[in-house]
Parts: sequence; structure tokens; C-alpha cells
Amino acid sequence: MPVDNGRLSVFLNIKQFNKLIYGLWTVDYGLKNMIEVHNIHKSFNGAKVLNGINGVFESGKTSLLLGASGTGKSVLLQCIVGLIKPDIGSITYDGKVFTNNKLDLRQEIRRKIGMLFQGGALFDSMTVEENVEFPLRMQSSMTREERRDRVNFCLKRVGLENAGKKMPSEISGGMKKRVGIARAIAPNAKYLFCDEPNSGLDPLTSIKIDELIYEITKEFDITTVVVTHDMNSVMEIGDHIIYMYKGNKVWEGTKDDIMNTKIKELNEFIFASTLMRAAKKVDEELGDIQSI
Ligand SMILES: Nc1ncnc2c1ncn2[C@@H]1O[C@H](COP(=O)(O)OP(=O)(O)OP(=O)(O)O)[C@@H](O)[C@H]1O
Repeated sequence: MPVDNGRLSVFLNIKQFNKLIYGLWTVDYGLKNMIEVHNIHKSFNGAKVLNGINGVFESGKTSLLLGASGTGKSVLLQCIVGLIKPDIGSITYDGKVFTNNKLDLRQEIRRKIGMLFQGGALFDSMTVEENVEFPLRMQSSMTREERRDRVNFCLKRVGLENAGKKMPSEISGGMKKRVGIARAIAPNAKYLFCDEPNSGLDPLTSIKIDELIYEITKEFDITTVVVTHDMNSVMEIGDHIIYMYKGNKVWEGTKDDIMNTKIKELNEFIFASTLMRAAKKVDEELGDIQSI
């Protein structure tokens, strides 16, 4: 059978053209490693937890899923990483559909995902460096020397270069989070998911962990999604914030515009703390003085 070379070359040219356009688009507009969440619905035993959530998460930015307890932030995060299957909707990574796709494609995406769990979720029977090395042993074909170099690099990056031989029981909560971050980024993660990274930490350590997540996101151009209900985190690292209320996305914006929101539920959430109310009062008074 003769091949229709004319049609084939047109088809190839269209494919190449699309590839070129997509390449230019992602380079020019920084959309590489973008996560897109389309119309996610999830119920448990008939109770609706997520009600049609949409969102886009970009690389080099820390995106926060913000909201009160029980609003579905963690369920959404688990849908995004594939731990929970949404009832309706889809997730795409870098333009590739993740939800319900073939196992090898999902695994390819999963290899680029790093997770920081609430308690750090370290293996108690392994040293700090063995914990960080673990995903490299599981997922990569690195030699022992390459793994050692990568572990040393990651531990140094999170400020724990001297803690490699310690056991998790010998380090503080803040150090455990740092080890968790080192382990999450060790396999060159392109996507980083953090579930309440500040839980159980004092305010100063919380800020340091937030700063570390923020710096790493910029430095390695990672697409980072953080579940939080901490307004300090919002003001420190909120490049992009999605505020959730009873399973709905009710507001989206940045840390610079969140304080001026007119959304009642978000206002109540932000100014629930005395500190935030005091900060707003000072801000308003300063505004009054400047307008005199
Ligand atoms: N596997 C599950 N089975 C049944 N219900 C669940 C499951 N996971 C979560 N839920 C319910 O979904 C709702 C949202 O939970 P989720 O953990 O997402 O809230 P959240 O906003 O992350 O709250 P928090 O800030 O307290 O962690 C809760 O009512 C919870 O009980």
C-alpha cells in the first residue's frame, strides 16, 4: 500500500507546529509544570465535600488552599495528587490528564511529585539521611555515590548538613519538617504539596519553614500547593490563594489583595484573630494620617 506522503507530511507539520506553539507558550509565559483543576466534585456517603472546584497552579509560585477546618482543603489536595478519586472533574499536569489516565502516565507524573506531610511522616527506624535517600532508592537509577551527593545537597539546602546521622526521635519538630522538605525535593520534584506544614510548630519556626518552602519554590521553579489555615503563612508566602468555604471556592487572589476583600466569609476568617484586627486598625489609622 503506498503511503499518502502528502497527508502524512501535513499531519506531521501540524503536530510539529502545535509542539512549537506549546513550547513557545510555556517558555514565554512561564506555564511549564502547570497544574489545572477542572470542576472537581467529591462526596462521602452522600455528603458533599467538594462542589465544582476549579483552579490553576503555576510553577515558581506558592499557591495556598486556605479555609477553616472541614472545608475540604485536604480532600482537594488528595484529589490533586491522586490519593482520592474525584466523583466528577479532572486534573491535568503540564497539559497531561492525570485523573483516570493510564497507570504508566500517572506514575510518570507521580515521580515528579514531592509531598510534605503534617507530622513529617519520617521513617522512625531510619536515620535522617536514609529518610532523604529513600525516594531515590525507590524511584531512581542513581548510583550510591550519586544518591549520597544528592542527599548531602538537599540536607545542606534545608540547613541540616550536620544532622544526617541522627534518628528522627533525636530531632525537633521543625527539623523533622526540614527533613520532610529535603526528602520531598530529593528526586528533583517539579510539584510540591504541603499539608499544613506549620502544624505543631511555634510561630518563629513556622515562619522559617514557610520561608524555606517559598525560597525552594522560586529557586527550583517548583509548582507548590500548600494547605493551610494560618494567616501568617498567607501574608508571608501567598503568591496565589484560593479561599474555600463549605466545599466551594469563594475567593481567589494574592496576599496583596486579600485584606481588601468584600467577601463576608473570608473577612470573618481573616479577622477572627485579635492580631489581624489590630493590624487592620493600625493600617487604617496610618491611611488616615497619610491623607491629612
Ligand atoms: N476519607 C473520608 N471519608 C469520609 N469523609 C471524609 C474523608 N476525608 C475527609 N472527609 C470529610 O470531608 C470533610 C472535609 O475534610 P478535609 O480534611 O478536607 O477538611 P480540611 O478543610 O482540610 O480541614 P482541616 O483544616 O481541619 O484539616 C470533613 O467533613 C471530613 O470529615
